[in-house]
Amino acid sequence: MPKVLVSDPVDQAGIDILSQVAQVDVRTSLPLEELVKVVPDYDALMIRSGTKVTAEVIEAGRNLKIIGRAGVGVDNVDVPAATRRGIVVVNSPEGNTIAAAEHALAMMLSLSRYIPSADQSVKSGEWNRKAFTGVEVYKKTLGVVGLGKIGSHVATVARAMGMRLLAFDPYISSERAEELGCRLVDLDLLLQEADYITLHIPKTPDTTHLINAEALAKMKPTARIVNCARGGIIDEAALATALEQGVIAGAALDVYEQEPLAETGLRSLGKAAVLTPHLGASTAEAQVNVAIDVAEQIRDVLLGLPARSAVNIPGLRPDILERLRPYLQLAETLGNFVGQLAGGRIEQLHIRLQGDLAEIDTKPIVIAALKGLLSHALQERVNYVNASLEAKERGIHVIETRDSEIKDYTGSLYLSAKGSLGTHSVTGVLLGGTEIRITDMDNFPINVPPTKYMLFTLHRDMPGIIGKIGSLLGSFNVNIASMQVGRKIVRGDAVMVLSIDDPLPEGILAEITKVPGIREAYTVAL
Ligand SMILES: NC(=O)c1ccc[n+]([C@@H]2O[C@H](COP(=O)([O-])OP(=O)(O)OC[C@H]3O[C@@H](n4cnc5c(N)ncnc54)[C@H](O)[C@@H]3O)[C@@H](O)[C@H]2O)c1
Ligand SMILES: O=C(O)[C@H](O)COP(=O)(O)O
Repeated sequence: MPKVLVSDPVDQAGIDILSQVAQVDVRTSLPLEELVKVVPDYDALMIRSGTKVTAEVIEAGRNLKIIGRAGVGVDNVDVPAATRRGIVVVNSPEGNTIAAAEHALAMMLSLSRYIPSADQSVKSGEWNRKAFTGVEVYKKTLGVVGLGKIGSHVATVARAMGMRLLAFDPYISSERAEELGCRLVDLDLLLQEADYITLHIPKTPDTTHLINAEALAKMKPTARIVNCARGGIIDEAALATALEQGVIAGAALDVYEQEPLAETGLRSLGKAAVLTPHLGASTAEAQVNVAIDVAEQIRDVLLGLPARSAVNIPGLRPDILERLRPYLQLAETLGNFVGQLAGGRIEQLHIRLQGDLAEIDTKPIVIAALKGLLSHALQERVNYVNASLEAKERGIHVIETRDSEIKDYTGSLYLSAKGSLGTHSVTGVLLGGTEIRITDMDNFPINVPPTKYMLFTLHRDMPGIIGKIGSLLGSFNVNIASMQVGRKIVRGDAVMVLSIDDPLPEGILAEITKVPGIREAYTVAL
């Protein structure tokens, strides 16, 4: 009988499902070294946000086949390490949506009426009605940052409470925002106009410290902010200072840069701050939902069946998957790449299978390309099962074509995306059947392997330009790992591709575009 380790508190409903097919051991709050010691015995691990499934744990879990996260965020799991080991990682993308949305709304009302501080005051023997005069949310403006599942529900309820709604989400169409009664605006306008701001976005390099001192300074002195998404989206030190100095009026936090919350200035902010210990998903209903959702997937994978919300592998038949794996990787990488070049709001994706590749099944390739295209916006939420649906809901028009006549290399994949930054294209091949090479970008021939951080310029092919970019990057302490230029004609238009060791520091892209001869500059992070 397979063995499942449940290392965080999950609802009994999930344990009952697992017990039908496996021996289930519930051992919560295990220190890391203990977890590393016991994990080799287990075929599956079921967790919430408490257990940190590091590369060390994954390495030790030599029998692990699946890691099930009873919740949404898999940021406590080293997913690339699991993928490399062939371990399926599954989550429950929707089981706690309502719980998290209701918690954000409760936090907004708690902030407005000082409920936690008033409660404390009464319990300590006081009867102080004057200190806790609040404000109403009715007819106030709520700025929703991230109009996905949780943000949409918050918007729907807030609208029913008579609030005016603004939303910032670069990956959502204005039609979808209008359906929810929201005016889609840019972040600056939202910061300036909102009385309340609620964050419902994933934590990514783009959203880390999105709310920093500069953003806080743009907000009204009466504004209040709620973060029930992920710690680190708000710069906590800047927030504590802003609250102390009256830059804004209040903040309610459920998530923190470090959890459990360390001794920080946040704990001594009085009634201007409402703090909860990551309780967004902690309702009876959500815990039953996520436990059942994830336990069923663990059971299915242990029985050799596919999982419906796999974060890291396609929901395709294992034999097909094995055969197509390198092509799926190629399509996903190119999708991610071209999606970033074309900007957030993608309207159209054209996928062309060329040469020998034209003979393989298009469907999984299209799904993989869409998964890559949406991964910047949706992170672990998008998988091979929901990529097509997510693309459809975002109004992305997909065109699939094949051309067996195009014979550059034996087979190649061409993707072209039309988005808010214009139309961009990329072509890639598999060298030796496994190694990805980008062979064309925006119709300029190149030959580069994709790397984690890349910088591209479209420029005039003229002497000195490469040196200028090199010096500029050097002056910002950016190390160049490799560099290549592609051009169609001498002294005409050209493209430069640089692999860099770290993400580009803020502001440098604007400096690059000021260099004479540079027309456009883009970064891609894979
Ligand atoms: N506190 C909790 O216990 C709790 C519970 C559940 C979920 N969460 C967190 O809540 C967040 C939202 O979850 P969800 O299920 O609604 O996710 P979702 O994927 O449905 O929605 C996220 C939205 O954010 C948008 N987005 C991505 N990058 C953005 C950016 N840079 N700026 C603006 N918008 C951006 C996406 O387009 C998407 O519409 C996640 O971080 C999740 O981990 C927390
Ligand atoms: O990502 C999630 O689902 C939430 O952050 C909830 O985390 P939890 O399961 O630890 O409550």
